Amino acid sequence: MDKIVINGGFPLNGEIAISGAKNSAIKLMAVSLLTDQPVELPNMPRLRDTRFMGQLLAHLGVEVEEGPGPKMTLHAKELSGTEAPYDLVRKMRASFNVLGPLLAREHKARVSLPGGCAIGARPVDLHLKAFEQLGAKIELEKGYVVASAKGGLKGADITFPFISVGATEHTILAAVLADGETTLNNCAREPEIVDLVECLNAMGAKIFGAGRSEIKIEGVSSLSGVSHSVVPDRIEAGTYALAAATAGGSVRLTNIRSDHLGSLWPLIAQAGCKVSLDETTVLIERGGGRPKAVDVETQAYPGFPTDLQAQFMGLMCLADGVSIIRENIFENRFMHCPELVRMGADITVKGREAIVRGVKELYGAPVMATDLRASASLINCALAAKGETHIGRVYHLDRGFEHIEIKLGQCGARIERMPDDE
Ligand SMILES: CC(=O)N[C@H]1[C@@H](OP(=O)(O)OP(=O)(O)OC[C@H]2O[C@@H](n3ccc(=O)[nH]c3=O)[C@H](O)[C@@H]2O)O[C@H](CO)[C@@H](O)[C@@H]1O
Ligand SMILES: C=C(OP(=O)(O)O)C(=O)O
Repeated sequence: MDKIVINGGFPLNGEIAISGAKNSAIKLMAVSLLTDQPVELPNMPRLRDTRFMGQLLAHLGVEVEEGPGPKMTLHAKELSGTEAPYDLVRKMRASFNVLGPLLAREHKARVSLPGGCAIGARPVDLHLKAFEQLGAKIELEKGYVVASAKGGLKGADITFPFISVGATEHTILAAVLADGETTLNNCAREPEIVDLVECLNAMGAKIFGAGRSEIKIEGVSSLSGVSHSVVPDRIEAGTYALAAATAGGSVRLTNIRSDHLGSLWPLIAQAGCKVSLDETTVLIERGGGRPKAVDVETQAYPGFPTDLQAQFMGLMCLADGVSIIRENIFENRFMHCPELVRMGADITVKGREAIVRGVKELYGAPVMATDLRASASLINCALAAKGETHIGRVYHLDRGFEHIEIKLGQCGARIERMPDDE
């Protein structure tokens, strides 16, 4: 296992190109199960999660070809099976998304219950309820979901009891080939859902309303192949914007969709940074002086994303004042707090809220990455901290950040990956 070693206390200066979004890419890979034609994704991020998804799809009979460059081509001419085993699904939550497409195409599937970041209980009841409403029979058997839909899925009127990104996407992936019309109410509105729908519609699907609360799907009998560019990763962009705000300096991010981070820019500005935006780039500048304390709470899109909560807390650790950070999406997403405290932060967690009393300085320390975005907040704070920080268990980080040492290194970060003898 590797660790990241950062010699911090130096500002960042330079430019970083943002990759395709992990949280879109893995769902777009699952789209390949819905057609016997090739699905080409020209700007795939190379991540542990995309590699795991590739392994699972190959197990199901999909030909997965990487390259040239960042391109990935997936071709599910014929499927060799409909079972997604525990060993391939446990490593990543979104791999559960093969269930819907398998049900849609093969009318049956046996898929292990998913794994993913340990940030809460994360049940999949909404997904399964939606599939039942589409006419599937669902049984739970020794850690597996066994699903069947004799004669195929049927369109239905479905209202999600609360907003779920995964359940919205997964139901779309199943209903697209169902017989008749499906209406989904109380949908998530994340840009990754719009990206998924744009890809499916380019393949001949008839889906209306993505990005809104109500989505209508007119089922089609088949989908064609496609070449579709993955939407830029708003969480990667937000993480590097917050890295510049935390460590200081001046960093330009390119290949972004600035409108996808509408909830973040005003908060970074309130914290005392200059934010200069156009449609596809942002320049973040933070001169001398401490950041200002700002309160934040996580919400479904277009609210402030839970996937940037830990990184925003990293910035607030150095603020002049007290910041209250409220996590509304996941019940256990404060595992970075004790690790940040090792670096000198002053944080008290009370239920869903963290009270962050800003300190003048953080210092380097040995810390442990506990989940993907928590790892990113440790990196950001280590860049600002005086001295050397060793961040263990970086496999979490590799799930979602492409070439992080290279990208930050380009901006002058003193960051190295080393073998860890943990
Ligand atoms: C791979 C991927 O895209 N992951 C993202 C996705 O996760 P994911 O799709 O898992 O997140 P959801 O939006 O589904 O989860 C929101 C909340 O609903 C709960 N829930 C969800 C489904 C269900 O059937 N039952 C249930 O109770 C979850 O435990 C959580 O508390 O959206 C999250 C919220 O923006 C992000 O943090 C994750 O990075
Ligand atoms: C929580 C995340 O991923 P996953 O849903 O795959 O665990 C994330 O991307 O921050």
